[in-house]
Amino acid sequence: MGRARVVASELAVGHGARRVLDGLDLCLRGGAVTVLVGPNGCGKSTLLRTVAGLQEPHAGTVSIDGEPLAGLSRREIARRLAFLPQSPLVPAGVNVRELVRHGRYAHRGAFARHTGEDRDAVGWALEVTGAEALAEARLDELSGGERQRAWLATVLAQRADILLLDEPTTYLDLRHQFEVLDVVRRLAHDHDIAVGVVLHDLMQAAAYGDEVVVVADGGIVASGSPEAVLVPEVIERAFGIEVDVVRDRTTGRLACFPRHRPHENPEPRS
Ligand SMILES: Nc1ncnc2c1ncn2[C@@H]1O[C@H](COP(=O)(O)OP(=O)(O)OP(=O)(O)O)[C@@H](O)[C@H]1O
Repeated sequence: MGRARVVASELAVGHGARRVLDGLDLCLRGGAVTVLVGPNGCGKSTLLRTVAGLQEPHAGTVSIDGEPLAGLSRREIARRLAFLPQSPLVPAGVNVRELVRHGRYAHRGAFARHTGEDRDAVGWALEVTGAEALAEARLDELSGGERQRAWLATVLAQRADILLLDEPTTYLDLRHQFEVLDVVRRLAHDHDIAVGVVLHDLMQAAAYGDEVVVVADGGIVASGSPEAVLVPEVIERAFGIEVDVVRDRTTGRLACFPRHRPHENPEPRS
């Protein structure tokens, strides 16, 4: 794994006076996919938004390449770090190409025209996300999955070398989930990009994460390689459910199954 790109130290995050996570140390490395998992409401999005500079930490620091986030302008952050939120607001009347072009704003002056580099970045982002055919379609007329790919293209067009993605596979069918995660992993591994991504599917976390961070109970309960972290004790502690974790003999992939399967113990019929 590459050098530390994003470092959070003793970080506390929350909303208003409410502290959601406390005492966090987190490191996102270049060339690696770090997957954040954890139960609903544990604070993954709040953490990502804070690391992206969109909300102030309650305590602690975040730095990018050794520079404190607090000292960087929004444009400087956007040149280095791209963030895909969980539910981006859909602008009315905008088509996909216009949206993806917007991803280039950090690289242009306020009134500057699009350069060849902008056009290349937009074309590339549409292509790798499989959104080329959607380019002229209006965003508010797309399906959830098509829209999600358009947003992902917008984030990739930013050509930042730190990517923070909050549940990027939401709304996507199985094929597109894997395609998107393949793109994200390839970008990390081949282009030394640091990726922090929130996923709910633990099998995908195991398959795509170089590192997995489990968030629960107000902090990080485990972090490390998928094999080290995705073990029954950790999953049970974080999610409150008993599971078996097995490794597929052919592919070597980890899979996780709930131990309690209600359909196996049906109520006796009267
Ligand atoms: N804008 C907000 N104002 C106040 N509280 C918020 C706000 N956004 C989230 N919260 C609260 O902060 C806590 C953490 O929310 P967050 O969205 O970070 O969790 P999450 O781990 O991303 O959840 P999920 O897996 O359901 O997306 C929750 O209790 C939530 O209700």
